[in-house]
Amino acid sequence: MSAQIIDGKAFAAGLRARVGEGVAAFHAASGRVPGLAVVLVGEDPASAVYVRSKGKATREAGMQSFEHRLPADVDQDDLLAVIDRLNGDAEVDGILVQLPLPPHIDEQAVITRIDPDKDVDGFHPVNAGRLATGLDGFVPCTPAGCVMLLKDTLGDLSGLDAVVIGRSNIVGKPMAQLLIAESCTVTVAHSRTRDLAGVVARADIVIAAVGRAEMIKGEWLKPGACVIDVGINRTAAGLVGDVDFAGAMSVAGAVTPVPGGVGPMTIACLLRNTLISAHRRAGVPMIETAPNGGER
Ligand SMILES: NC(=O)C1=CN([C@@H]2O[C@H](COP(=O)(O)OP(=O)(O)OC[C@H]3O[C@@H](n4cnc5c(N)ncnc54)[C@H](OP(=O)(O)O)[C@@H]3O)[C@@H](O)[C@H]2O)C=CC1
Ligand SMILES: Nc1nc(=O)c2c([nH]1)NC[C@@H]1CN(c3ccc(C(=O)N[C@@H](CCC(=O)O)C(=O)O)cc3)C=[N+]21
Repeated sequence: MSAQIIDGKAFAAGLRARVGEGVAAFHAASGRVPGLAVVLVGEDPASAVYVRSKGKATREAGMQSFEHRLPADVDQDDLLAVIDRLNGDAEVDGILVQLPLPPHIDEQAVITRIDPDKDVDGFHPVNAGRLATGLDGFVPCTPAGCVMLLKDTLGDLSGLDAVVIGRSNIVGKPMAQLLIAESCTVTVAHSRTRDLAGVVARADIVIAAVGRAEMIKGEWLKPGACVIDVGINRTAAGLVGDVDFAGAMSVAGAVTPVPGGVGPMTIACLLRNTLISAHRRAGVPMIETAPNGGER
């Protein structure tokens, strides 16, 4: 038996095309073009690659891309001043500060400086609170993309047992919130979890967001489980996820590959959040472009 490979790259391409149509409709309704500002501090090559691909995807969707590159030794106050300027810039609908930041910068101080209504990453505590209480806000892109792939693969998620491995503010915690909202029974595992294999064995849905190459083994899985691999690990053998892909393929029902799974969804959801932000800020109602109600 061999699992279905969930084609995140193809789903993301479709979503980006629908966002592009939404951008054209927004322009016709408001006369404005949505804009996304990305702030990159330092020269980390992986971060530079992400920022470049975000800029390209932004322009391909018909939106304006603003890039701000700051030196690795930038003063925190100078970085905060850039954010203040972007908060006040009417052309900017979304602000993303690429993480991680250099160690001398207080990441939380930077995130909380972003206007929550331009926080298209959904990392501001106001947006985390909105998500936790069921209010409209910005949902973090990676977990939002994971839910779209899950719904596209499984349909209704209600009542399913889900395990999220990882409890970070940017992936694990918001992922758990979204699965609760989908009426899953959610377990959150982390580095102190006892018997991770036993926890995973009960799950219909496994979300791996750990950052350890191929640590989730195929033989841990419940046969037929749906496995979403968020991990991005650079190894000598190339880019691999947190899941042992070959092992998972022989037990699971469906698996996301790395690359070509969750990563492209993150970027597509970032563009979608920027389009949502433009509509909210202009007071123009957005025409939902969901193919199956799977986008939220
Ligand atoms: N595809 C995409 O678009 C994106 C991919 N990523 C990738 O996802 C992964 C996770 O990212 P992020 O959440 O930021 O990472 P963090 O390092 O912030 O969090 C990792 C989590 O994994 C847990 N963990 C570590 N070791 C173990 C273990 N042995 N067993 C169980 N849990 C463990 C940690 O537990 P504890 O809290 O106890 O320390 C922590 O909660 C990374 O590979 C990252 O590159 C991230 C963002 C977007
Ligand atoms: N403020 C902020 N917001 C983020 O959303 C954010 C961030 N900081 N810092 C870094 C992480 C990581 N992240 C990814 C985005 C796309 C891919 C992606 O497109 N990956 C491709 C492969 C890319 C490659 O080959 O390297 C894929 O999986 O197919 C991966 C990872 C966003 N992050």
